[in-house]
Parts: sequence; structure tokens; C-alpha cells
Amino acid sequence: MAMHTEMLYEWFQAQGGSIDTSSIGITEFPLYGRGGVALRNIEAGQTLFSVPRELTLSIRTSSLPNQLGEGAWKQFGLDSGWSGLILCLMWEEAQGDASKWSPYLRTLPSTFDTPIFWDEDDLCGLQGTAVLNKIGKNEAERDYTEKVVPAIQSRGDIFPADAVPQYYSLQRYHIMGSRILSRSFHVEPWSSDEESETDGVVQAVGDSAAPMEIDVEMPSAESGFTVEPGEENPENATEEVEIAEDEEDDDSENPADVAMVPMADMLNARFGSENAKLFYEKHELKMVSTKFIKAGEQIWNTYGDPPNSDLLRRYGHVDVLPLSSPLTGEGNPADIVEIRADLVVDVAVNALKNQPQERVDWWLENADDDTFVVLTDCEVPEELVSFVRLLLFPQDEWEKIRNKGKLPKPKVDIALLFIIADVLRRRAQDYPTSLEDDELLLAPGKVEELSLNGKNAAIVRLGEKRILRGTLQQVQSMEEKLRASMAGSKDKKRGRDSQNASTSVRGKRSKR
Ligand SMILES: C[S@@+](CC[C@H](N)C(=O)[O-])C[C@H]1O[C@@H](n2cnc3c(N)ncnc32)[C@H](O)[C@@H]1O
Repeated sequence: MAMHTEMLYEWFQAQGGSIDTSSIGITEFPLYGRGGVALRNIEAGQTLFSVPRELTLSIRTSSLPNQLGEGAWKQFGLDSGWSGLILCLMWEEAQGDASKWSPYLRTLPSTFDTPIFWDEDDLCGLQGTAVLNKIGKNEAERDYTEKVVPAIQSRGDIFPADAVPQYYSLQRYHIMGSRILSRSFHVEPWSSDEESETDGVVQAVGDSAAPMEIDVEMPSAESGFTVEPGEENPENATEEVEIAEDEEDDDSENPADVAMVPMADMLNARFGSENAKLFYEKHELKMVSTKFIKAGEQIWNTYGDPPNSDLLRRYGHVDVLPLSSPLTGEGNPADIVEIRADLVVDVAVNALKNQPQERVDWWLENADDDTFVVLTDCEVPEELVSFVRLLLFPQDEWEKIRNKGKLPKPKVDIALLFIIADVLRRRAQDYPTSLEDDELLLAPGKVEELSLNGKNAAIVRLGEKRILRGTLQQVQSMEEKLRASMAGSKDKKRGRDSQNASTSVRGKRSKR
């Protein structure tokens, strides 16, 4: 491992990469694998290393797409999704030392803790979580069979038959896919045309189609490296590079923007810990410290602080930190629970005097999503309240809403809270174990008996269940308050009115 890292350094610098070896080292961290370490105090705004654009590995820089030809590339469907980039990685690896990226490829892992490699027993532990339906193993295997295999078979000159078992097997396909999933970045091409039309605010090309927002948060520049919106010299203008979202999250992502970035992918990330970030310029990408980093501390990139379900699925690890109110204990503050609209309909159906299908169809057309997302603040999502109201409305109210084309306001009443509490209880039954079971499994003295997969699955489940419990508690306290306001009313009229009492749900729109 150490030898590979040393060779990586040599290769990186020989290829025009530059690294401040007095500031950053690569070392092995017991819980995180290899990672960057500060070798001395580092001020915010310092460039730790720079990667020439031509050293990134993508379908823009690999010569395979040209060799296969643009027509064939499209004909085999390699221009959509990740199959094209995966084939490039396989092909570059098959070239051995003739590939420019050979020393880099040798540093990449070939085993992963991600659920795509889990056996059935381990996968059962993920039942009910936001992981299971998103693993995408079948879709990947379909791409391999329908796109990659025909491309390989069409050109024995580029993909010699005797190299197929070693370099182009389904297993290698999964390994390359996992390398991309856990290590790639979203890197857009530089366009000087666009920046000149933006009032001096530097914008990434195709910004609107980017899978994640590119903000203009920049490191404070205490040591010479200035990155500011309104940069005057486009040669020095800089944009932030996002670690790639997976393909299914955004169909509009251009697969050519997904790139492996040597050296940058050596940095680990942990919720809320980011102290360095990748920015891009015309000719190179720069890893820049975004905070003061003390000598000896780990240099953390950011993976966008996803929930543990996504961390496990994409990277094979989970984050466990102290949680804040209303939750207690430890977990990932970015955790979420997903509640499908069809579960809500199932639960609400007994209370309905109407056939919900027409309203459900209208909702799906007019609202964002068929899934409601609850965060660790345990607030009932406004969209969930709005959806249940829509289902419960008497016919005339429903017709009004439909004619106006506006979603119902997120106001709660006792009947609605009753349904939401039931939804939360039903959702908790989707898991193979109870919250108490998982707390016991993860208790000191017991947790050591779990396999790594078993432990990670239990952490994901427990994080989601704590949110469900916290949200149920919030719903119950809202219900108590509403009942108290009803009981407290003295005159009969006020009592009658409060039967219909309603209150607005506070909080933000939930974000996926
Ligand atoms: C971009 S790579 C970082 C370099 C990696 N540690 C290595 O040895 O090559 C991402 C991988 O690092 C590990 N990793 C990153 N952040 C971690 C964390 N907070 N906890 C545990 N493992 C982490 C995971 O295995 C993840 O798939």
C-alpha cells in the first residue's frame, strides 16, 4: 500500500500534478483507510495540490471513445449512464503500463463494503431502509449485458478475446462501477464564453443541469489564493468541484462530466468536518483548504453530507456522531426516513369517504414526489400534511383545490394527526427488527459480535427508527396541544369550533 502511494506521488508529479508535500501527507487512518494529514498548520485558502485536467480520467480524456468511434459509442448506448466510463476504466486497466493512468489505477481498491457486494442474509438487514431499492445491481448487470458485452464483441482488435476474462468480466464491471461511485467527481468543462456573460460572477458551464447546486462559498484567502465571485481574470477564476452524485439521482447529468480525479480521491469525508474542497480552473483542479487545519489533523473533503443510507450504498461506511435535540445518542445528523405515498394511502383509506385514486394521480402530477422525507429535526414534512389533507377533503373542497391547481396548505387537525401517527407506526414495521432490538445489538459489549455489514445495517436502521420515534412524539404532542385547546374552551360554540381546530405545521420543506 505504502509503495503504491509512493509511486502515485512520483507519477502524479511526473504528469504535471503538483503537491505541497510540506503541508499534506497521505497516511493510513485506522477507521478510514488512507487519507490526507496536515504535516504542519495550514491556513484557510491554501492550495494543497493541483491536478491538471488531462490527468483526470473520464470519457473526455480516455482515448477509448475515439478508438471505438463516436457512432459506435452511441450505437451501443455507451453515451448514457456510467457504462461508457466503466468500459474506459476497464480498457485503461487492460492496457497495463501503456495506460497513462496505470500507476493511479493500481492504487484503487478492488474490494468494497457496499451492499452491491453483500449476500442475501446481510441484505435482509437493510429491509425497510432507504438503501435496499437503490442498490441498482440489476440495472448495472443489464447495462453490462446489453451495452458493454456487444461493444466488446464488436471489436476484437480493441478488446482481444484472451483479455476478456481478466479485464472485462461482470465482476470487473462491478468493481469499476464501485470505484466510480465512491471516488468520482463531477467536473464540467471550462467555457470562457459563459463566464463573460455573468456579470463577473463565475459560473460553471451547464450550471442549471448540474446534479448538485454549485454555491459560491469560497475559502477565505489568507495566503495568497483568492477565489471570489466576480473574479476578473478568467484564467484564475475558480469553481467548486462536486463529488459525483450517482447516475439515477439525476437523469440529466452528462456522463462526460463524471471524472476520476487522482490524489483528490485520497481524501476521506465525515459529516460537518470538511476543511478542504476541490475547485476547478481552466487547466487544473485545485484542492484548497477551506479552514485552518492544525498539524496532525486529518484533511477532510466533503461528499455532500449524505444520510447513512446513502453513505453505505455509495461508499460502504456510515458516520456516527453525537446527535442534537430532539434526538439523543449517536448517529448521522443528515439521516432521513423515506415514507412512500402509497403507504400513506393504505393507512388513510379506512378514514376516507371517497376513492382516492383521482386525488393521488392529481398529487403525483402537481407535487414534487411520491415519497415524503423526514429529517433528524423530526418535523412532519409539510408535503405529507398537505397530501393527507388532500385525501381527507370533502368532495367540494377537493374540487376547489383541483380547480385552483394549488396544493392544500399544510394545516393539521386531530383526524389528520391520527392518520400521520398511524403512518409512522406502520412505517416502523417495515424493518426486520424493533428500535429496542437494534439498540441492544449496538450496545457496548454486544456490538463486537456483529460483522461489519451487520453493524452498518443496524446503524442505518436505528438512525431511521429514531427519526420515526421522534416524529411520532412530535405528532403526539401536537395532538395533546390541540386536545388541550379544545378541552380548555369554556363556551359551547368555541368547543364546537375547536373540533375543527387546526394549526399549521412549522418547519421547512423537506429536501431529498
Ligand atoms: C474517496 S475514497 C477516500 C480514500 C480511501 N480512504 C482510500 O483508502 O483510498 C472514499 C472511501 O474512503 C473511506 N471513507 C471515507 N470517509 C470515511 C469515513 N468517514 N468513515 C469511514 N470510511 C471512510 C470509505 O471506504 C470510502 O469508500
